[in-house]
Amino acid sequence: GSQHRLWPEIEKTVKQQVEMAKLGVGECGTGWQLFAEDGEMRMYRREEEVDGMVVDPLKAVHVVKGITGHEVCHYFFNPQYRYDWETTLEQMTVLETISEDSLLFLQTHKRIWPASQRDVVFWSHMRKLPDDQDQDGPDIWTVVNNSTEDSEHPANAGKCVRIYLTVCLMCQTRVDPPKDGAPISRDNVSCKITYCSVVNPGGWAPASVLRAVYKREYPKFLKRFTAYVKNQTKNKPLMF
Ligand SMILES: Cc1cccc(-c2n[nH]cc2-c2ccc(F)c(-c3ccc(S(=O)(=O)CCO)cc3)c2)n1
Repeated sequence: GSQHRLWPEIEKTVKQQVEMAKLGVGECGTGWQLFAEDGEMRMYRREEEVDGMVVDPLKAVHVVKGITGHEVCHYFFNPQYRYDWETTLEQMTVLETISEDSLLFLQTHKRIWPASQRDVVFWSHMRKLPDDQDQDGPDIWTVVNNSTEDSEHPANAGKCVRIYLTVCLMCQTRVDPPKDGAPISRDNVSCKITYCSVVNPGGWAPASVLRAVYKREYPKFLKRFTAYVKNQTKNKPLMF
């Protein structure tokens, strides 16, 4: 809850990340380049290096019919579903339950040849926020994942290179009520998903290899994850 040592950082980071996610790719200046398109999905990246390491910020926007922002965040946040959709996940541990909407994770992911295997420690927070651009519309739902230290799991103590990431999944639900006053069904809802991520690979990894992995893995991840949510929710009542 709000007394936890991480709470001030969670509050600050969530607000900051949601504001960044709301910025369109045109508005936040030049530099965003479209690198993948598939139907409604658009993926943009900025080529940035820190100490010679590729940290390319990524922003993906996708519109998916038949699901809500609460449902997208529910399946993204809750650990019990993660092995179903996160194909590169090798090991996931919930290190701490900070509160019912905040968890501390340790994850190791499959190795990307020729680089070393990576692991990551991050807090994950799910939050509903009023949509200030659409007062009487549905709320925004978001999940923010942000790397943090954990004294029990120091970086680079084992075989894995520790990576550092900040991820924001922001979801805006759209409801188009049926003309005839019938109850809202999945045919009347869609969700605009904005996925932002900045990943510092932690140790050396060839820029060309990392950029090729990102180009392949991000579109695959977002398509697979959204298809998973559609499939999990298709016969369940709507979650707003
Ligand atoms: C989707 C994607 C993009 C870029 C690289 C890869 C990938 N391929 N092989 C290994 C990885 C890998 C290595 C380390 C990581 F921390 C994550 C990682 C990715 C996403 C997230 S998350 O926070 O978006 C979802 C929770 O798993 C966390 C860790 C993924 N996967």
